[in-house]
Amino acid sequence: METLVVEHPLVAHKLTALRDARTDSPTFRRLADELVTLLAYEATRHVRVTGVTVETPVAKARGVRLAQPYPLVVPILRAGLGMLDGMTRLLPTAEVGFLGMIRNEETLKAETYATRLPDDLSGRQVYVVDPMLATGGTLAAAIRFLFDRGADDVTALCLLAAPEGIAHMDEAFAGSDRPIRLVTAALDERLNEHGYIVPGLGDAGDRLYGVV
Ligand SMILES: O=P(O)(O)OC[C@H]1O[C@H](OP(=O)(O)OP(=O)(O)O)[C@H](O)[C@@H]1O
Ligand SMILES: O=c1cc[nH]c(=O)[nH]1
Ligand SMILES: [Mg+2]
Repeated sequence: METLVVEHPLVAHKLTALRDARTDSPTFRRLADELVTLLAYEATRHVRVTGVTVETPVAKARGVRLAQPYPLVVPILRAGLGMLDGMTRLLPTAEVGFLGMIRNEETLKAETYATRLPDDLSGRQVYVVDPMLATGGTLAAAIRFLFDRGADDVTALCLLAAPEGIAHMDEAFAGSDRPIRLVTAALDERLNEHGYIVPGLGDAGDRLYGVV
């Protein structure tokens, strides 16, 4: 997996506020939304475009527009929903599919409880959004699901990633000829004994939407 850690003072500033345990849910949601917009700029660097000509008031100009089929954005519920609006703001013509996954907090294995995606993803570029890449079990299962439906190019946007999760992804997709990219605001130190990212930001879903 090709990993890009976005080094930018504004990203670092917003991420620090996001990590702060005193940050309340409304502020956490706003910061997550703002961070996605900044990450999306980098994450869409490979988005497919096609050449077009437009008439300016002065002359013809060569330019590009997004190629069809348009990209598919897939938030991993629940926490990934906190990143959806920021992503579609930048890619308003993208389609949106949904994957509901929850990590069993005893076994740390991901379980899928909802899927609402196009059946055929052949030739589609997909942007998966989920704030946390911890053990990597959730993201690996999500990408396997997308590959099984034919997706041929997947970029994941995560606010935070752990080295263990990146290693898991590299092992799970070793030898895959389909590109997988990760764009993240930070690569943290490690996971703790409960599978939480250290220093991390705690439980992203709970901080966005409250404890359920
Ligand atoms: O890399 P992993 O070890 O698989 O963990 C990461 C997953 O855990 C969190 O979701 P969670 O399972 O808490 O569900 P939620 O979004 O409903 O809170 C997070 O949003 C990721 O989906
Ligand atoms: O640190 C972590 C790990 C998994 N899921 C979270 O929400 N936070
Ligand atoms: Mg959670």
